[in-house]
Amino acid sequence: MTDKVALITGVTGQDGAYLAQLLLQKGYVVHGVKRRSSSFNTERVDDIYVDPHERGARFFLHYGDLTDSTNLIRLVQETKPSEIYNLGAQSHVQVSFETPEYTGNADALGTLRLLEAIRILGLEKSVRFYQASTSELYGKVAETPQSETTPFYPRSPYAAAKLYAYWITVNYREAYGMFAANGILFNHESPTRGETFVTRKITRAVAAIHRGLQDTLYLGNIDARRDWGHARDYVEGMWRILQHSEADDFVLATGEMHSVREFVELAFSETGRTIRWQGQGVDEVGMDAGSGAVLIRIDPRYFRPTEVEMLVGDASKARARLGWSHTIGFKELVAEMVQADLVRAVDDIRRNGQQS
Ligand SMILES: C[C@H]1O[C@H](OP(=O)(O)OP(=O)(O)OC[C@H]2O[C@@H](n3cnc4c(=O)[nH]c(N)nc43)[C@H](O)[C@@H]2O)[C@@H](O)[C@@H](O)C1=O
Repeated sequence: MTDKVALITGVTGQDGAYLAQLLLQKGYVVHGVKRRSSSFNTERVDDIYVDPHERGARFFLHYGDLTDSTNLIRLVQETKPSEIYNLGAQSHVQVSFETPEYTGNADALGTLRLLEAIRILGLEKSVRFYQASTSELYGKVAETPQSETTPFYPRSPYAAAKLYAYWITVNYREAYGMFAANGILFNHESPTRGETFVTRKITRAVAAIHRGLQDTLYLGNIDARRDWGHARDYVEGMWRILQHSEADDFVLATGEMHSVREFVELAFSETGRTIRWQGQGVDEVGMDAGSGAVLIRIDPRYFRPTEVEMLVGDASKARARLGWSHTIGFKELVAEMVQADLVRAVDDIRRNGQQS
């Protein structure tokens, strides 16, 4: 039997790294695409990286960029994947308001470039393609919970770019008979989540405050509500989507919705603190109920020009057809993230101590 070979764009991101790990465990050869950067950006895959010249090496990193089509064609040609997971993107919603053109280029046209690379190389019938679609497509939601049949209403340049990517994936499936599938994933987090997404921003601050390294956490819209799952569960879902008998689109979600405010409360409770809210609007503060210290303040800089107020998914199709459901609940997710950041905060203190 020949090995299954996967090509993952965005391998240095949270999902890319979890997916690479999962596929290596399943016996795949994994090729990851990383963007050139002047600083090291591979921490999340350092554990699984081995010298590619070593016998038996199964994980390889390549430079690449979704804005560079000749490079994508060459990567697909050289790595000969049986499965492509397109996880690369400018994935920060707020940043997309500042960089709308780049976001459209990487997230919308990048997906097209990858699909075209498959077509140019005549691999339409031999490659399975996964597109990282997102619950942000639902934006100003038409119904609750959201499923595969809920209409889309994107509310940011990021979501509008992802809308194009979603439909071009469907179109290549219908036009060329390609196995091209969308996973419409609701928010998924972990201890390796990027530090500017709200969950990780909160858990880092909780740990830093607990260790005496920070006084205050500044947040935007704390009444936004999301369906937060664990990235480890969601990469399993991505893989299942590509193993299904036919190419199709699936929602992956937990079905539970919580506010940013609840996330904050639960995260602080991991360090024994109870949060008491006081005031309204931009003047609202979150205080440590014990000491009275103000730990949370609102900073309007984090408000988005158009906000997605609430999202919660209905993953019954994935449950019925893929046998997928989440295994890690909200409380467990928050606890894991806070505990990991508490350990990291101690490491930071040690490192700084050694330097002084
Ligand atoms: C599924 C989807 O998931 C992610 O998109 P996101 O939901 O925008 O994630 P986030 O963690 O940046 O914001 C969640 C909510 O939290 C609110 N919020 C309040 N205060 C702050 C704050 O201070 N920072 C941030 N970042 N958000 C804040 C913010 O306004 C929003 O309502 C991406 O992975 C995206 O790629 C994706 O596809």
